Amino acid sequence: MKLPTWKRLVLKVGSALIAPERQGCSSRYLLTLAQFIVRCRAQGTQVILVSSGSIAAGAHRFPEIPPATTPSARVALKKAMAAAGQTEMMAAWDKLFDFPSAQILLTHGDLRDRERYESIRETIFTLLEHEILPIINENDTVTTDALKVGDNDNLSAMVAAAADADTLIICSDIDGLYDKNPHLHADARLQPEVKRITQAIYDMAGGSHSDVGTGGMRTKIEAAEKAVSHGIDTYIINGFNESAFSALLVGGNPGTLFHADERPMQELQHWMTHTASEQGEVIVQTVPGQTLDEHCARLSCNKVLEVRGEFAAGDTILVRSKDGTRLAKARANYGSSLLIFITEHDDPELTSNLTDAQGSIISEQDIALLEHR
Ligand SMILES: Nc1ncnc2c1ncn2[C@@H]1O[C@H](COP(=O)(O)OP(=O)(O)O)[C@@H](O)[C@H]1O
Ligand SMILES: N[C@@H](CCC(=O)OP(=O)(O)O)C(=O)O
Repeated sequence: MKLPTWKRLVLKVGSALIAPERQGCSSRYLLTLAQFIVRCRAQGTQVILVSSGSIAAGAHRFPEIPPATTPSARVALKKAMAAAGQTEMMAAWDKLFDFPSAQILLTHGDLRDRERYESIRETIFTLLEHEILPIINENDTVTTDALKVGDNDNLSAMVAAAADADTLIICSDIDGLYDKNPHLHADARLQPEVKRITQAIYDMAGGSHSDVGTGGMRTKIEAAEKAVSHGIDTYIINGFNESAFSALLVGGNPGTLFHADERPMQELQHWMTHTASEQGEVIVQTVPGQTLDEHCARLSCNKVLEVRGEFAAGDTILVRSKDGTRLAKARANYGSSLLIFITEHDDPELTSNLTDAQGSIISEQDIALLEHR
């Protein structure tokens, strides 16, 4: 077995490893995780830590929730737990390292905005250059349903892509992906390797059985799909198991390895596909015999059948065909009001003048074609 040649690694640690008893942070598993990080750095790998656990770590600061509490009061309480637990968690990590660490709290609202995304990238790169360990979590206290990623598996993949990492390790409470949920099926078999993420792989994955985990295996597959399409090898391993970390350090695979795509997406295309979310949709007329990229690149105003939602020039939009197929995500060169005006007036002269002045609805370099599983 060869020693790993990781240059930049994102390590995602779940809540159960931070606060296993929900009685504040415990060093029980953190010690092994910290040692792993130290060893990776010693062998020249840059490490970024995505640490869940603020809610689990902060829970003990709050009295029992009365049964009659409303859903919105429960959400408010969780946010307060996250605020209290985050500092506790950062302090627990900090105690284990003799090098500096830095906290980055993110929401999907930050990651899907191209300007903020680039600013996050710069910050991560600068911290790494200065050998400071970035510790990232979702900013749970400010998120709303519309703004949040919602689970740190997907967040870790978005971070790995933003940081141009080559490896993502997701530490779970189970050895890896099984062909069915092992908590429900005694005959479930561990899948050591996944070369391509297909619907059959998604069909294996179920939800979480614990009250501290978020998303179960499904969000881990989603994360792996995001990561491998950016050329990032992704492991799911058992974070409770010390030997899993020793195996990784000598080039072994103690869990499930999702192999990086051999032809990964370009950075902007990946961001558009997997991180940016669409602000609206245009339904377009497809031309038989034209390939998708030819079609999207030459998308002129007279091909638009319908405009849905409100978006401005520069926003990400979804391009769909009349039969509902998701063709592409793209950066719009026109805002929705102007597009609606054009489609409603069906004036060929106006359309051609606008296309001459402003170009096609989307530019060739700003299109991410969507694959269909
Ligand atoms: N096919 C599967 N293989 C492995 N675990 C699965 C599968 N389907 C569902 N699960 C569940 O996913 C859990 C892991 O995810 P989760 O509970 O979110 O914890 P964490 O994020 O801490 O890893 C497993 O303990 C198991 O209950
Ligand atoms: N941001 C949340 C964790 C969300 C989450 O995905 O949790 P987990 O499934 O334990 O990785 C927190 O810090 O409590």
